Amino acid sequence: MQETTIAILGAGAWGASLANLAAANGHAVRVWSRRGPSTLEAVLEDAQIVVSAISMKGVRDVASQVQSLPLLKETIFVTATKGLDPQTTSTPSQIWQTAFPNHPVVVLSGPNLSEEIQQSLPAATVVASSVAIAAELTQLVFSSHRFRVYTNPDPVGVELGGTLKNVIAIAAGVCDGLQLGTNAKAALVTRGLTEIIRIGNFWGAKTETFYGLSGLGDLLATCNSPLSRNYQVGYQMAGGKTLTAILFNLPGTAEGVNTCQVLMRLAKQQNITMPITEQVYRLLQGEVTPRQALDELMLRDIKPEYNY
Ligand SMILES: NC(=O)c1ccc[n+]([C@@H]2O[C@H](COP(=O)([O-])OP(=O)(O)OC[C@H]3O[C@@H](n4cnc5c(N)ncnc54)[C@H](O)[C@@H]3O)[C@@H](O)[C@H]2O)c1
Ligand SMILES: O=P(O)(O)OC[C@H](O)CO
Repeated sequence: MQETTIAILGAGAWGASLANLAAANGHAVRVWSRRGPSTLEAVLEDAQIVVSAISMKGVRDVASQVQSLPLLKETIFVTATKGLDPQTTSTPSQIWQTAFPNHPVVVLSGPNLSEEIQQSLPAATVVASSVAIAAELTQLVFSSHRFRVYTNPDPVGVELGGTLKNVIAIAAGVCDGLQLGTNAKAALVTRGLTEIIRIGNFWGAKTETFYGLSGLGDLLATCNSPLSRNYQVGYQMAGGKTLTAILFNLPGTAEGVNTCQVLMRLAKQQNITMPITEQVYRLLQGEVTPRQALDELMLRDIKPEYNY
């Protein structure tokens, strides 16, 4: 394909990996970070694609900075952040779409542990948008022999899969940290997926999307890898460390900590049952120990697996 000019916002682990993938495909890539040498204006100049790989806490502010700068009429926004806005419960793509109503927004999400991608190990991901041609262009830009990119027409489902699994990944870290075994982990991940689908459907996401790469795929990657920062939060809490100490030493962002708070608030408001998320929330708040959280989950009222 033709060379595309790409601005990557955020030079953390994921922004750097996405920049490398696009540059390896021969595209002109410029990277902006709040402490980097280039101005936002210079990085955005003539960009056909703007990729946001900023932690959730910075998305709203950066989107509003970009609003005041010149852009091409046809610029596509690609969001790769996996989080929820604490004030509004908006997803990152909703923030970008509200800020840029006349530009297509694409969600990029999948089982993509950046350290593996930096080692050139093979991986797959999903690009989703209500504007099919924008997703297809993004697919072309990032696809390679080591990064297989699928399109999907359910952006909210793709985005929520990547976001909500972070809370279950914290629980999976606790499960492994307490050495609860493979049966427990399988039960946790499967019931976690049920919980994700329950609240995801409330958001308007399609159930099938959660069985794909950006849902189950990312859940499996994150719940099974010590490379996941969210998994590390749970694992180290099971080992007796405090959340503050863990976050202080963690390389990069564990979005699940904030996502869990937002989710719990929404689940309570909407009366949606999310038992695993609730126990992760109580653990992060210091209201229960990892063992107490486990007991609470195991001793819930018995019930059918599904309400058909
Ligand atoms: N690392 C991964 O494996 C991976 C993979 C897929 C998705 N993600 C998601 O991508 C996002 C970024 O993750 P990461 O691993 O690169 O995190 P990181 O902590 O390594 O980098 C975060 C980036 O966001 C920037 N940032 C943070 N707050 C900001 C603010 N207020 N204003 C401007 N910039 C700000 C930081 O400067 C940094 O460039 C997260 O939402 C994460 O869930 C990460
Ligand atoms: O390190 P984590 O827990 O943010 O996970 C990174 C990616 O989301 C995995 O797909």
